[in-house]
Amino acid sequence: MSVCIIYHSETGNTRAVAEQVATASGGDLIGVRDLANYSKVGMYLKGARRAMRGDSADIEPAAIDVSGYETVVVGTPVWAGNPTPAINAAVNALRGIEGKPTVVFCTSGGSPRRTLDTLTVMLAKRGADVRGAVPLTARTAKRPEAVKPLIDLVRQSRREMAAQ
Ligand SMILES: Cc1cc2nc3c(=O)[nH]c(=O)nc-3n(C[C@H](O)[C@H](O)[C@H](O)COP(=O)(O)O)c2cc1C
Repeated sequence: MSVCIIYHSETGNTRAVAEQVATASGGDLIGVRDLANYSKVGMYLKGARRAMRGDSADIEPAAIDVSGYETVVVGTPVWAGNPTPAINAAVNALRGIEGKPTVVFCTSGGSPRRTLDTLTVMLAKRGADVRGAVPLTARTAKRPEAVKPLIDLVRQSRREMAAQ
């Protein structure tokens, strides 16, 4: 039983954080791909509008089974103050998330606004037991000292599970 880190990343920042969590926890990485394959301009013109509406994208993988994991981590870029359509779809695609300890994070240009609250509520509606949320930025995504609070939350969640 281990950690599953689910993330969406178009320009590498969220992936950089996810990879650090995977290295620290020995967890499995699941990168979610938005099949819209946005151009740079398209991301702002179409993607941001879809994120504001809370839309779900067509994604690969189409189903994400986390039933074999003890802790789940979900990471999203911030698009127009919201989780991305790919992460909205990933939350819908989860199988076996009910009651699972979950930690969320985002990377932003500096204004995450309500992204982590929105993601937490979406996961809670799917039955996840969300234990904490860590906002990061594009600037800090590759800095170990900035990612440490997130890694600590994952470790704490696993310790609590082991003690039960
Ligand atoms: C379409 C779009 C919308 C964005 N909206 C915001 C925003 O509302 N607030 C913010 O601080 N950063 C915003 N950003 C910056 C990204 O959140 C930031 O660069 C993030 O780290 C990108 O993650 P990635 O490299 O994993 O794709 C936006 C970027 C894009 C492409």
